[in-house]
Amino acid sequence: MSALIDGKALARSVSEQTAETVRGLTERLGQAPGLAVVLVGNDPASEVYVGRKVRECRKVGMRSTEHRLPAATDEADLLALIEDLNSDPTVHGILVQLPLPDHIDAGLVLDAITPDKDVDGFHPVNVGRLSTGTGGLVPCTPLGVMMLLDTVISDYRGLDAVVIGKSNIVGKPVAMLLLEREATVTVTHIETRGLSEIVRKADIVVAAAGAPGLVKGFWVKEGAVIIDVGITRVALPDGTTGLMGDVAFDEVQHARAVTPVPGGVGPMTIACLLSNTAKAAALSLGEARHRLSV
Ligand SMILES: Nc1nc(=O)c2c([nH]1)NC[C@@H]1CN(c3ccc(C(=O)N[C@@H](CCC(=O)O)C(=O)O)cc3)C=[N+]21
Repeated sequence: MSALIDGKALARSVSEQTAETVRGLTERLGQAPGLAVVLVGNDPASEVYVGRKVRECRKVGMRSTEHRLPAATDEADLLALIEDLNSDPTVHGILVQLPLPDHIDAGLVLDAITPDKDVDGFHPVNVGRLSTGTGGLVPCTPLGVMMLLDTVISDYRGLDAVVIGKSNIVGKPVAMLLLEREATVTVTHIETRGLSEIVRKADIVVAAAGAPGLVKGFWVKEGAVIIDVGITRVALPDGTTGLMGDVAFDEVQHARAVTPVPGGVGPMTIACLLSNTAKAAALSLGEARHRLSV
C-alpha cells in the first residue's frame, strides 16, 4: 500500500510556523503583515478560493483586504489599483486572482506588481530569480509541492523526476525547484509523445496537466512518489459532483507515496501563500532578500 501524504496536516503545521513568524514581524513592523487580494468578476470558484485565502490570513494574525471589481473593469483601472497597493506601506503582499477576464492583459497586470510584494511569484523578476537560484518569492503551489515531497524524500540528487504540465504557475517553476535539488528533470505536456513510457521511468511524478485521471496505474513505477496537482470538478455516477485529480488514485497502490485530491496540494497552496506574505513583509524590512525559502 502506498502511503498517503497528508497535505491538510502539513498545511496546518506550516501555518503554525507562519503564525510564529508573524508575531515577530508584527513587532518589528509596528503593524501586522498585510495581504491585498484582488478579484475581478464573479467566477464562483475564484470567490471560494479568495474567501478561503482571506480567512486563513486572519487565522495566522495577518491583515487582509479584499478588492472586488466588476467583470467589466478597465485594464487601466486595475493597473491604477495595483499602483496604489504598490505604494501602500500597510500592504506587504498583493495577489491578483487568476484567471482575469479576456479583455485584460494578465501579463501586463502581473508585470505591474512590485516584485517584493508579488506573493504569487509570477512577476518576471521573480521568475528570473527562481531560474537562477537567487532567491525571490517562489510561486505558492510549486513551493507546496516541494514541501510535500520533502516529507518523503531527503536527497533528490540524481533522481528521475517527471513533471506533466508546462504552465508558468506550476509546471515550469516546479521543474526549476527540482533542478535546484539536482534531480534529473523531464518536463512533459499534453503533446508529449510516449508520455506513459516517460512517466514509467520516474522516481518522482508531479502531475499538473488538469486532465482528470490521466496518469494510470501502469504508468507508475513501483515505489515512485506522486504529487497530484490536478483538481477538476467532475460529475459523479450518483448525479453529484466531486473533485478529481490527474492521477487514477485507486490504481497507484504500488507507489511509495501519493497525495490525495482534495487534501493534498490545495491546502499547501494556501499555507504557502501565507508564508510568502510573511516573507514579503520581511523583505519590506530589508530581511531575507537573497534566501530561497525552500
Ligand atoms: N493569483 C492566483 N494565485 C493562485 O494561487 C490561484 C489563482 N490565482 N487562481 C486559481 C488557483 C487555484 N488555487 C487553489 C487554491 C487552493 C485550493 C484548495 O484549497 N483546495 C482544497 C479544497 C478544494 C475544494 O473543496 O474546492 C483541496 O484540494 O483540498 C485549490 C486551488 C489557487 N490558485
